[in-house]
Amino acid sequence: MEVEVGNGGNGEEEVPNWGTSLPVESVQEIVRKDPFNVPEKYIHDLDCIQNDVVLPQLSSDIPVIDLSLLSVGDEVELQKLDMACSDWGFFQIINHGIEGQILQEVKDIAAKFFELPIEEKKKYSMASNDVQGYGQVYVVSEEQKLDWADLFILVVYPTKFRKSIFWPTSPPEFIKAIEEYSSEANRVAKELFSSLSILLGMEKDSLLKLHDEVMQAMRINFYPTCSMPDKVVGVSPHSDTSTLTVLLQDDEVTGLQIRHSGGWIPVKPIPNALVVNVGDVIEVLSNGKYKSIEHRAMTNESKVRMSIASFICPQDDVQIEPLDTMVDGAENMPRYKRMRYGDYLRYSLKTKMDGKSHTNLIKLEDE
Ligand SMILES: O=C(O)CCC(=O)C(=O)O
Ligand SMILES: [Fe+2]
Repeated sequence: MEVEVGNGGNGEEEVPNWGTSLPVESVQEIVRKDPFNVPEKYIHDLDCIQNDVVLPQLSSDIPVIDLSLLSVGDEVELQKLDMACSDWGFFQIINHGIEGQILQEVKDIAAKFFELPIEEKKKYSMASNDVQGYGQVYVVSEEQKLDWADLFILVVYPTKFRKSIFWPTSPPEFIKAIEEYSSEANRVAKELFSSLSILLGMEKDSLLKLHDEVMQAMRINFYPTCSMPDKVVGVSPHSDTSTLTVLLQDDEVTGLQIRHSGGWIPVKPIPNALVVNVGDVIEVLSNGKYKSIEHRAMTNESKVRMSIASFICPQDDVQIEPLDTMVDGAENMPRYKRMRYGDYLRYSLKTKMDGKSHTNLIKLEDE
């Protein structure tokens, strides 16, 4: 039975809903029942995946940024960030100051959640009118191809947006681990905001001010093994609707791939590093100088993979548009419209993920 959750899921505040997604079977359950079963709905057109060019030899070219240097205003590192955002839209960060123990605890707790019996996990199932909780997103029709993953999504900040019914009480350390990690991911994102503000020709605190108070959602991706990994996709190609995404990925299993140089480049994990990507909001604010890059996640035959994405976004009522500092006269005309962020986000959540097609909504027509 599907349940609707009204506003005020935590019984206190008015909490917005951001979208809906049709319920789908748990992929983890499909594999548990029969590791060789890959239902038709998950099998993508062969030419869609197999003809893709994968360029593992370029993995080591993905920029690595030292946050401790950025935070003390190191000019060389700042220029590296500029190059990372304009040429790649993706980078890894090291020396971010998050203790290894905090990273390990949040990974362990996420793994423990997915180890729970299906009946336990279903207590946190997404409601029919929201995308928080356990389930899938971007499923808008019965016919569409599905991703080989199960998800668990929580809005973490502002805290008044938390819907307590989706915050598991089991395992017991869940809430503490999520809170500790999320507040650190929030700090890291805000430090990056300062450097990006400067690169975008503004005062250090401008990007943060523009966000009002950042909204932060956490998406735990669980990718079960698949007996036909070259026929399924863990997460379909997409760009993130966020300002920035901070991704904590598995230290050993490679799955994330980014679009670059005409192919897909695997993002090889650097233990304890974080992957950061430019979201659609930065693309709009920078008038296209920095691009939100398409990425996808692939699965494999023998190893489960998990990743934890923290989406750092503006509040619903923030208007996004190219910054004055990024638009000048005839040479650099605005390439994007002005739009309420909440409308942009809801539109993208209503559409099946298909690369960057959702960004057409905010692009000016002659682009
Ligand atoms: O699992 C990954 O590495 C990527 C996940 C992702 O792109 C997302 O959650 O938006
Ligand atoms: Fe993503």
